[in-house]
Amino acid sequence: MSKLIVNGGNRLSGEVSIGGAKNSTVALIPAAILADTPVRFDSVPDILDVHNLMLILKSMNVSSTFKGDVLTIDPTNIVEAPLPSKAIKSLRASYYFMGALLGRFQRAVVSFPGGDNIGPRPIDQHIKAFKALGAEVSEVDGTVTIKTGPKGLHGAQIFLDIVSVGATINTILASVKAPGTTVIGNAAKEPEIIDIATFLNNMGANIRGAGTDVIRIEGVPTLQAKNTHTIIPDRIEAGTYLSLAAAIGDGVLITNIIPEHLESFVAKLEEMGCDLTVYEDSIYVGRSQHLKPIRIKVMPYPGFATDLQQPITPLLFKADGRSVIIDTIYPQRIKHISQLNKLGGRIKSKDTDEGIIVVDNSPHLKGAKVDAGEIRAGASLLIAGLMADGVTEISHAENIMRGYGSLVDKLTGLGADVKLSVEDEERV
Ligand SMILES: CC(=O)N[C@H]1[C@@H](OP(=O)(O)OP(=O)(O)OC[C@H]2O[C@@H](n3ccc(=O)[nH]c3=O)[C@H](O)[C@@H]2O)O[C@H](CO)[C@@H](O)[C@@H]1O
Ligand SMILES: C=C(OP(=O)(O)O)C(=O)O
Repeated sequence: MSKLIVNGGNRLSGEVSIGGAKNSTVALIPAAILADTPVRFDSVPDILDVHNLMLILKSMNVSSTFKGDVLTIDPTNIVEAPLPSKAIKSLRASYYFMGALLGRFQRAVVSFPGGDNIGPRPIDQHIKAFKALGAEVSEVDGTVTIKTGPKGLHGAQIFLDIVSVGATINTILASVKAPGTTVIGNAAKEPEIIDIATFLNNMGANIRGAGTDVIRIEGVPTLQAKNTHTIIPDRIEAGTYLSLAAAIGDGVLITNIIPEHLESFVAKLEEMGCDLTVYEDSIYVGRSQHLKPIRIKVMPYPGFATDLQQPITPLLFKADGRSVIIDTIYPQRIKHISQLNKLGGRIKSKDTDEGIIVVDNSPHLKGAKVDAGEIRAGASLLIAGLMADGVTEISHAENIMRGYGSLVDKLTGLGADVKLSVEDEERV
């Protein structure tokens, strides 16, 4: 277990650069096994999920090296092998090996994925898509077995019942090499989906419409990497630093941002009265004063991201009145609430069916021992700990490290007093 020790109270200033998007990276790595050549990514974040995905690749005789922010993967000697269930369970995105292995070998055996404990996370839409593409799917004791007949997979029309990032990407991975045309209706529109499609198209795939709710895929027989793929910046990491800068900053420039990916988030900060200057690929956050309470409704992209509903909470503590958050995607994403209460945060869950969270002005935060139940709950505790007087000890910090690269260095660079104590070196 890792612990973050935060000595709160310092005002932060300076510049911080955002890394590559976790939710792109964790799909691009499994997607790499579809290639018939080595592949190379840059702007790769140094996060725990990447190291666990590399362990999974190794179990299939796929070599990978990660130096600086460059990750190279050589899938040319890939073999089918049992995947390490501890690593698979350490992250959500291991489900992308279902689609990627199906695309590569026409079959896959993968344990049920792990990832953040944020309420029920079924994969019925992924399975529905695999079946439509011609696969048989069975699940026994948490292991999903996906098989195809002698003809393998074929293109199909799939209409997703729910807008799902994972099901959209998994369908792309499974169908990108399947003969015929696949059409995904009610597809998710997240920028990370465009990033995956760009990577695959640059290797010869034929995917059109990524970023809209209808994606058309013509299967191609081979995928070959010809250049390095640069991963898009992480809009969730960016949003987290925006919230932190608005809450305790005295002038912070956040660089390597695509502001268009953060429109719904920036709009809410502006509605609160935060002092923001949006440039082409960076955002400056001045010292904020007299913040107004807001109402947030979490929605699929381009709506307000569920992954940012917790990181914005500490900033809402500074607003002059009651703010309300409704998380329509994960109504039970409330692991932060009891922990923020320990720090003196006035926040409560009003209805876990509707996902209603109420946040009141909380001017006196005080350090305490808290637990990061999941990645974004942890991010909210970290920001609140930086705002609080005294020392905050955040246990299970490895959940935060799943998605925030060079965290301690970035915060220290802004003037924060934060230390990481790692009690167990194991990756998973
Ligand atoms: C690795 C990754 O990219 N993770 C992101 C991805 O997770 P993930 O891809 O798991 O989330 P989805 O977009 O699939 O989930 C959206 C909603 O659909 C439901 N659902 C999903 C699939 C399915 O087969 N059946 C079903 O009912 C989920 O329970 C949830 O309520 O999108 C989430 C929603 O933006 C983000 O919080 C996660 O950070
Ligand atoms: C929920 C998240 O991640 P994952 O889907 O990887 O668990 C997240 O990044 O906020």
